[in-house]
Amino acid sequence: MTEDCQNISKEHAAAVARRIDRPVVLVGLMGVGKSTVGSRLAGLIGRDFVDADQEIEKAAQRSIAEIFEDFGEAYFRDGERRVIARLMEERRGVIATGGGAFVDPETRALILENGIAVWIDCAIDTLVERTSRKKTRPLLRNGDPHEILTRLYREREPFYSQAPIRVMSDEGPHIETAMKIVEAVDAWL
Ligand SMILES: Nc1ncnc2c1ncn2[C@@H]1O[C@H](COP(=O)(O)OP(=O)(O)O)[C@@H](O)[C@H]1O
Ligand SMILES: O=C(O)C1=C[C@@H](OP(=O)(O)O)[C@@H](O)[C@H](O)C1
Ligand SMILES: [Mg+2]
Repeated sequence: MTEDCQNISKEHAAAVARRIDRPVVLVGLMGVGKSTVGSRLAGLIGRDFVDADQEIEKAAQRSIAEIFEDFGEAYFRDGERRVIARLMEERRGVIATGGGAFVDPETRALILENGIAVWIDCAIDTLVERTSRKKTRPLLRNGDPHEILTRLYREREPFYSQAPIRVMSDEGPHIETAMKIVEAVDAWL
């Protein structure tokens, strides 16, 4: 009997997965769900999952907040560029980037050329609520999160919109967004 994962069967997800020949790379603002939806997505398509921010933290032996505090944002962005280049080179299954990564021209070009870029998009109010749960994001520490996220959305939308796939991640469980990504990738391939 087919075990359904809500509206996607395991067979369907597996069939889509067989056609995915490049890393699926999740981009979008802080709080859209790149890290948490990314791991569900990897489970759904039977690929490994890696979070670029965690890899940066491992390499630096420091949290993202500490890297920003001790060395500044430019240093973090250098590390981020190198780490994502390595993850792309390793052809990892599903890669969650940090929200600023796709703004970098080198990183963006690399992802667009060698990966399947998926922009996860979401209403600002939802992002404000989600990002308030953890105080780990240095860019949201100094100022009003709603204003900061609104500004970042305006600044970064021209870059995120270069991803060939856009999926909304509003209300509903993580797995629902993960399934929407499988469907969108299936339609795009
Ligand atoms: N589709 C979703 N439904 C419900 N909660 C979500 C969803 N996506 C993300 N969240 C929650 O929002 C917060 C931020 O998610 P996270 O994956 O860390 O986002 P990102 O990596 O894009 O910054 C987490 O608490 C996560 O559980
Ligand atoms: O948007 C950004 O510039 C950042 C997003 C964060 O990742 P998430 O998008 O996973 O929160 C993290 O990389 C860092 O705090 C900077
Ligand atoms: Mg994340």
